[in-house]
Amino acid sequence: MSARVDFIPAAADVARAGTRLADHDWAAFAAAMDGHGAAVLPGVLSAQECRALAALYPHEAHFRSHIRMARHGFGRGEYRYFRYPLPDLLGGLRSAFWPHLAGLANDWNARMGLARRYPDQHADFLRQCHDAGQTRPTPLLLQYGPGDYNCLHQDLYGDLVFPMQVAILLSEPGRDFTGGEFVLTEQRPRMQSRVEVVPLCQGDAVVFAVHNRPVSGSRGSYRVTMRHGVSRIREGQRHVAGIIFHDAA
Ligand SMILES: O=C(O)CCC(=O)C(=O)O
Ligand SMILES: [Fe+2]
Repeated sequence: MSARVDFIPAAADVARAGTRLADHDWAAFAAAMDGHGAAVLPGVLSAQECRALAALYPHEAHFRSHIRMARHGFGRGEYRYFRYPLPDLLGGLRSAFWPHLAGLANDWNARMGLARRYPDQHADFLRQCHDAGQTRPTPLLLQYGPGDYNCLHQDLYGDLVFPMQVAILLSEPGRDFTGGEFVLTEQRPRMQSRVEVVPLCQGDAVVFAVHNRPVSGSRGSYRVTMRHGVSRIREGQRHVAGIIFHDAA
């Protein structure tokens, strides 16, 4: 019997991914997440790594399913959910990001009056997901062409939800594509919605709120509802890798 299961990445891949996140200013990160519900980590992947990850798109063997967004009313464009085991780089990043996010996520849940607390290791949260019947991997690769867009949405796949997720831009804006801005909306109680455009360069990661986040008010924190999407691609092709931390039912 092997102790390793295919949804847990190799320790060496997590350690390698961890070194590229270590130098980031995580205090500034927490301030941006609290202030805006999103934060950018520049240059998480090199241009070469971005190209290599985007080049996986046509290779069926890496993926469990293929979604054409127009068929579901999700927008226009397509994406594929990876199968386990994830590519080493992506699986490593998913686990390496976790310790930088879990504390803030616990803080958010406390401020929103939600009982759930997240463990120190992503592997332990994945075990909770799998025990609850959320066993299908959610990391994905998206591909957009001219005229494509991604409607505002939330990536919820069951009762177990981690409140932050990551998207890494694999294409180079201005050269590979134009248009295609990453956008977030924030819906506040009894107020009109607010929009935030997040400019990204190739290889940058945006971390953002999946569903709800706390905002400090005069009488403590209140909850706002977040959605994300992508504006219309004007020209060229745009690829993105998405890292969602909960698995799907
Ligand atoms: O294409 C994008 O930038 C957004 C992708 C997305 O919706 C996701 O990663 O969940
Ligand atoms: Fe999404």
